Amino acid sequence: MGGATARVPAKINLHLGVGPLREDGYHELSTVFCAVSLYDDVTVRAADELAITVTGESSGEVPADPTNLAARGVLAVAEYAGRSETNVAIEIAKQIPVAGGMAGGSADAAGAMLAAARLWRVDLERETLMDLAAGLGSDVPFALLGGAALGTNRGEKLLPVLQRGELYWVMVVAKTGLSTPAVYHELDRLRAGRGETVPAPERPDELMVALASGDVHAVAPLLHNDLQPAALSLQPLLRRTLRAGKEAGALAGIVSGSGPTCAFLCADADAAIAVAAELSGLGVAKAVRTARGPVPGARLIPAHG
Ligand SMILES: C[C@@](CO)(OP(=O)(O)O)[C@H](O)COP(=O)(O)OP(=O)(O)OC[C@H]1O[C@@H](n2ccc(N)nc2=O)[C@H](O)[C@@H]1O
Ligand SMILES: Nc1ncnc2c1ncn2[C@@H]1O[C@H](COP(=O)(O)OP(=O)(O)O)[C@@H](O)[C@H]1O
Repeated sequence: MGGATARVPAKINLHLGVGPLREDGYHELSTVFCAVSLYDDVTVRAADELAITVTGESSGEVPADPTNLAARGVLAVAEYAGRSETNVAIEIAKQIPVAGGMAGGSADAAGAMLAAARLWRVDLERETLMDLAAGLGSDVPFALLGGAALGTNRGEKLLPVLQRGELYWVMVVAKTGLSTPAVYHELDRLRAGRGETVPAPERPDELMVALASGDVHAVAPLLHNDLQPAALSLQPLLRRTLRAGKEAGALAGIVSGSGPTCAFLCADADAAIAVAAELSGLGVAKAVRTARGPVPGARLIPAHG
C-alpha cells in the first residue's frame, strides 16, 4: 500500500548550557546540537483507524497509542490542513535509543510530520513546519533542521553553526532510561542545595570556533553539559561509563542531553571502532554504537514495504 517514509537522525548536545527555571516550567538554554548517524524511519500510510507499530531498538518501551510523539506529529499536520479524517498506520523503525537523551521521540514527531504532509499532499512552508514542530517539543525543530545548530530559548530557536569535517562518536546506551523533566528537576534541586544564583546561559563561542576549524582535538576539551551532574546524581553508575570511555582511548566523554546515553568523541573513524569494541566487552551498557556527525535533518526516502 502507498505511504510515505521519513528518515530522521538522533542528536547530541555538544554544549548544553542551562539557565534558571522560568515561570513557564522551561529553562533558558544555550545549546549546540549536532545531528548524528543513528536514524529512526517513520512511515505513514492511509488506514481504517489510527494504528502504531514500533520495531527495533527498545521498541517495547515506546507507547503504541496517541501519546506517541509520531501520532502527535500526524495530528498537528491534520489540524493545520483542516483534515477531519486522520486514520493512518504509523510504522516506526527505531535505531535511536529510547529515553536516552538523543531526542528519539522528537525525531519521530518530525518524521511523522514530513511523512503525513507528503501522504496527504499538504503544502507546508518551512517556517510553518518549524512552528508546528516547536509546538510538539523543544527538540523537534532541530530534528527537521539537522546539521549543527545553536539552540536558544527553550532549544527550539535555531541558528545553523559551521562545522567543518565530521566528528566520530561512540554512543554507550544505558540499561535504563532517564526522564527529561526528572533530570531538569534534579538540576534545580542540586542548584538550590548549593544556594546558587543561576546566570543566563552564555553562547559557547570558543566551541563554535573549534567546530569551524574542523580540529577534533580543539573540540574535545570544550564539550560541556550542565545537565550532566543531574544525570549522574540520578544514575551514579554513569561515572563508571565515562571513566571507561576515557580509558578506552576516547578524547572526551559527556552525557548526551538529559542522558543516560554517554557520547565519546574519538580522533577518527578507526579510533571510534576500537573504543566501541573495548567498551562492548565491559558489560556496562545495553548497547554500544558508533556514529558520525553532522548529518542532514529529517528527509523523505522511498517508502518502506
Ligand atoms: C534535554 C534536551 C536537550 O536537547 O533533550 P533530551 O536530551 O532530553 O533529548 C531538551 O532540552 C529536551 O527537549 P524535549 O525533550 O523536546 O523537551 P520538551 O518536550 O519540550 O519538554 C519536556 C520537559 O523538559 C523540561 N525542559 C525542556 C526544555 C527546556 N528548555 N527546559 C526544560 O525545563 C520541562 O520540564 C519540560 O516539561
Ligand atoms: N516515538 C517515540 N519514541 C520514543 N519515545 C517516545 C515516543 N513517543 C513518546 N515517547 C515517550 O517519550 C519518552 C522520552 O523518549 P525519547 O524521546 O526517546 O528520549 P529523550 O527525551 O531522552 O531524548 C519515552 O520514555 C516514551 O515514553
